[in-house]
Amino acid sequence: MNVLKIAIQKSGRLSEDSLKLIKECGIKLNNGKGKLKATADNFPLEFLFLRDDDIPGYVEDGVADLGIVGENVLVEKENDVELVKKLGFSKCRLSIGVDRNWDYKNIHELEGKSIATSYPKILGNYLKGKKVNAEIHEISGSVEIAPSIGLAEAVCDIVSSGSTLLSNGLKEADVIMRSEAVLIAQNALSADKRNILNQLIFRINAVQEGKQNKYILLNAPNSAIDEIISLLPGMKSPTILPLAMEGWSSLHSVVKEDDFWEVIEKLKKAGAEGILVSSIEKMIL
Ligand SMILES: Nc1ncnc2c1ncn2[C@@H]1O[C@H](COP(=O)(O)OP(=O)(O)OP(=O)(O)O)[C@@H](O)[C@H]1O
Ligand SMILES: O=P(O)(O)OC[C@H]1O[C@H](OP(=O)(O)OP(=O)(O)O)[C@H](O)[C@@H]1O
Ligand SMILES: [Mg+2]
Repeated sequence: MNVLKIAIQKSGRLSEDSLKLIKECGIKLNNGKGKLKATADNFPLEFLFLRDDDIPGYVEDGVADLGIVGENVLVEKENDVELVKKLGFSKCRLSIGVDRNWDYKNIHELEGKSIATSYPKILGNYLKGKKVNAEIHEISGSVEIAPSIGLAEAVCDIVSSGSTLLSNGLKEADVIMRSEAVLIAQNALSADKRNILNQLIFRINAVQEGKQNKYILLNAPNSAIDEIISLLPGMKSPTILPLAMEGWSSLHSVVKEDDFWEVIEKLKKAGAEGILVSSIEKMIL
């Protein structure tokens, strides 16, 4: 029987959420502590735990069929792989950082300057696009220390909260790219493997849709039902059940997480009472 090999970061910023997503997809991992390989009990997946930088290359070569990496690493490595899906976690920016006292206006101020980074290709392409000539100094980690030890005048590195820049006397000056974790696949998957990948994508979609929506139950007088329905389109349309109390109904529906608070206000104004909201584990459209 065919098994898909998926490469996941061994330990770091992607590891925990990658494994959480696998678990939420109902896939149970069998891994002994410290082992760099694991299998799943109930799904044809084998796991390889690797350094994130190696994942796009292994997927291109077919050592792994799938991988989870940051888009920043995927773009930097320039491997020929398929971007299957954005996964919505490990969101960050690849940004220019400069001394916090630098009155930085725009990227042209980097003309003739030196910039330390672990992302020489992304930075090089960006500077080329902006017609800025700067010296790129490639280092593999602790990039934010570079200006304070005289290695470079600016940095280009991952930023999330900004606290690493701040604690090194720097500020975020320009955003070069936005990134999140992505699922990648080898280009030439066999039909059988593609079939397993499609099953995995189906599960990931169900988990992602569930997270993006809330299940909502409310009571309302029948006279308010039409207005409430117009506020709650639901998956097809809301479910309406009569309450034991004459003239009242219970209404069940689904609301987008992003619209949630705004919709609740409008529902209350329209006469809804006893509103209950719960999270959705999986949602299949
Ligand atoms: N502070 C952060 N917040 C959110 N996402 C981040 C953050 N830092 C990094 N990431 C994302 O997670 C990925 C992995 O980051 P991490 O710092 O674990 O990499 P690493 O140190 O290169 O790990 P490895 O040892 O596997 O090479 C990055 O490529 C980026 O996409
Ligand atoms: O803006 P912040 O929230 O401070 O996050 C940014 C930092 O996070 C990452 O490093 P990480 O902490 O993962 O350590 P690493 O450099 O050892 O990978 C990244 O390389 C930045 O240094
Ligand atoms: Mg790495």
